[in-house]
This record gives sequence, structure tokens and C-alpha cells, in this order.
Amino acid sequence: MNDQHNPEFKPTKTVPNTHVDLSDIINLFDLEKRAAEIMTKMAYEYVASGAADELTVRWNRESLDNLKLNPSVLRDVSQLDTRISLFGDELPYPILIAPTAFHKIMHPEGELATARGAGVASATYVISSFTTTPLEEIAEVATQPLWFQLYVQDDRSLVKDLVQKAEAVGCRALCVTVDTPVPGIRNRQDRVNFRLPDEVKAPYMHGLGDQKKLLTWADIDWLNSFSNIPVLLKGILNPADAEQAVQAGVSGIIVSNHSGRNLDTVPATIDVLPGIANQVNKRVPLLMDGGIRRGTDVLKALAQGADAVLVGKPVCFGLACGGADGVSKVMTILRTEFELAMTLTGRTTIASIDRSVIWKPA
Ligand SMILES: Cc1cc2nc3c(=O)[nH]c(=O)nc-3n(C[C@H](O)[C@H](O)[C@H](O)COP(=O)(O)O)c2cc1C
Ligand SMILES: O=C(O)C(=O)c1ccccc1
Repeated sequence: MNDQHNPEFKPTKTVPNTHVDLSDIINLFDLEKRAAEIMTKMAYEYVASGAADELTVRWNRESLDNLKLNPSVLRDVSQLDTRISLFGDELPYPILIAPTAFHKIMHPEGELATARGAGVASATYVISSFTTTPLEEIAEVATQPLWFQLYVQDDRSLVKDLVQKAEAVGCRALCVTVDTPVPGIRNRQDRVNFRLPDEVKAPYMHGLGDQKKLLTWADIDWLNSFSNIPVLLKGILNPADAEQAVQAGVSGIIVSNHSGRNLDTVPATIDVLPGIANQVNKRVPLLMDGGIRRGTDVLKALAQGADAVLVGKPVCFGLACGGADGVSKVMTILRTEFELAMTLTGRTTIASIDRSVIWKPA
């Protein structure tokens, strides 16, 4: 979509209206480089940074890189089926847009551009509690399933209202983020004195810093008691918590370390995934995020037990560089790479992607 031809497009002073030529963007790493050149320093540092020494940020990538693939040859790979079913919806491929905050600091059209890009790419978009656009407006432009990510704030009656609003606009699932009782150490954000520009508002949130009544398992029971949509927990990193989540009756689990943005030195998500997958044993869908940048990463995550993955930072960079076009480009690049990875490893269905895809020394 071209901004100039979009009747809803209103330039703001929030971010420069940079619309990059996306034709030289071949992969998701190209996009991050381009984003670093065109985003405001504050927005770039917000998106790109991790907690403290960023060891977990690095490990997410290193552990994915260190897994090697084990192709099977001479199989008929002329027909691929990449569809999955999640909570009654069919997704054409197993990659979702992770919830990320403050899209209007990345692009003037903010979450509307993200929703439009998701629509073009046939991707499910998980809206952040820190959306800078009202849910109704996002729902109006969305053509693919929306999910909602929930941060539980102290005022539980407002939390209930927000869940009900998400349901009312048609969100299909609720991802309750459980890894952020307090914000992590964000040295790079502190150095640029990160704050929202005055004209950008997150209408549903009153900040994370003032959470005094901490979220506990009792709150998950409470959410389950009234939510009419499936409740997933986002930010699980060990089998014991995954087991407790299943016992609590959640509908799904997202293995996540918040892209290494919260507690530095927790392990890479791809490393904890197999143990959690063994524990959960397919009782509920298992999703994973953190460092997914290549189609082979998606394949590896599915091989280690995920049913689907989410991508965060690349979508932010795509949004910054090209609004809806940039978002759809990110998803389409990853989808295309994933299909190639399936073809070249001889796996034509999602069900056929198991641990045998990962190479092991004899
Ligand atoms: C800029 C940014 C903002 C984020 N905001 C949220 C948020 O509001 N809620 C949440 O649950 N996770 C948030 N996350 C974490 C993502 O949902 C996701 O777990 C993570 O980004 C996935 O890793 P990746 O970015 O390496 O793909 C954010 C991540 C980034 C990069
Ligand atoms: O940046 C984040 O990762 C995040 O989840 C968040 C969003 C808004 C405010 C503080 C943290």
C-alpha cells in the first residue's frame, strides 16, 4: 500500500514519513539494517535493545544457528501443505505477528498499518495491550484473525473491561503475558531516555512500573472464569510452569523470553522448547518466539515441538521501513523461506516436521 493513496494517512511529527524502497530488502537482516538508518534513535533503540548485557538476545539467535538440519531426499515435494489449525481458525502457515508496543513511534499509521500488512500476508496479528490505536479501529481494517495480548494492571475491573472489549471487537484468543511482573533492566533505552512523544498515547495502559498487585496463578483462574476466548500464557520457560499452566486450564502456552528484553541470561527459547514440549505432550497448543529470522528457524522450532512461532522485532522494522507493505514483506519473506526449508528437507506437511529434521551426530 502506498501512503499517498491511502485516505486514512495523516502525516504526524512523531516519526519521519520515510517510505523506503523495499525492493532491495532480500531478508530480515537487510531490513534491520535499513531500519537502523531511518528510524528515530529513540524508536530504534526501543525496538532493537534487550535487557542488560543482551546475552539472551544473542543466545536466541546462536542456539537457532547452532542447530543443523537433516534433509530426507527423493521424496515427492511437489505439493506442500503448511496449514495449521489453532482454536478453530485455519492459519495458512504457522507464523504469527507477536505483540509489540507503541507502533505509532515506528510509523505514523501505527497498528492500522500492521493490521493491513497482516491482512495482505494472511497472518494472525496479536495486538499489544500497549497499542497506540484503539482496538475498534484496528478491528475495522483487519481481514485476518486478531488476538489480544493482555498485561494485567492493578485495577482488575479495568482489566475485565479490556478483555471484554477485545472479545467484543472479535479477538480470537487472549495471550496473558506472565514474564513481566516488573520491567527489565533496559540500559540502552535508559541511555536514550526512552519516552513516548506527547502525541502518542497507549489508551489502555497506565504504565507497567506501577504494578503493585502482582499477577499470580489465582489471577489466571480468575481470567479463565470469565474469558469467552482461549487464554494462553506468554512467557513460559520451564516444564514445571508449563505443567502448572495446563493444570490451571489454559488453552495454550507461548514459550518466550520476551526477546531477551526482561531477564538477561535466561536460556534461548529454542533450547527450553523440547523439555516443555515433552511435558505438555500435545495437551494444548505450544507456540514459541525469540530470534526467529529465517524460514529454517521456523522449521527448527516446529521440529523441537512448537505448533507455531511468532515474530516481533522484524515486524517492527518492517513497519518502520514501509508501513503495511513492510509488515507484509516480513511475513511473506519468512513464509517463502519456510516453504523452501520444508521442500529441501523433504517435509511436505506440518505433521511430518518432527525431531528427525534436526541433525544428530551418529
Ligand atoms: C519493541 C517490542 C515491544 C514489545 N512489546 C510487547 C508487549 O507489549 N507485550 C508483550 O507481551 N510482549 C512484547 N514484546 C515481546 C514480543 O511479543 C515477543 O515475545 C518477542 O519480540 C519475540 O522475539 P523476536 O522479537 O526476537 O522475534 C515486545 C517486543 C519488542 C521487540
Ligand atoms: O518493550 C517491551 O518488551 C514491553 O513489553 C513493554 C511494553 C510497554 C512498556 C514497557 C514494556
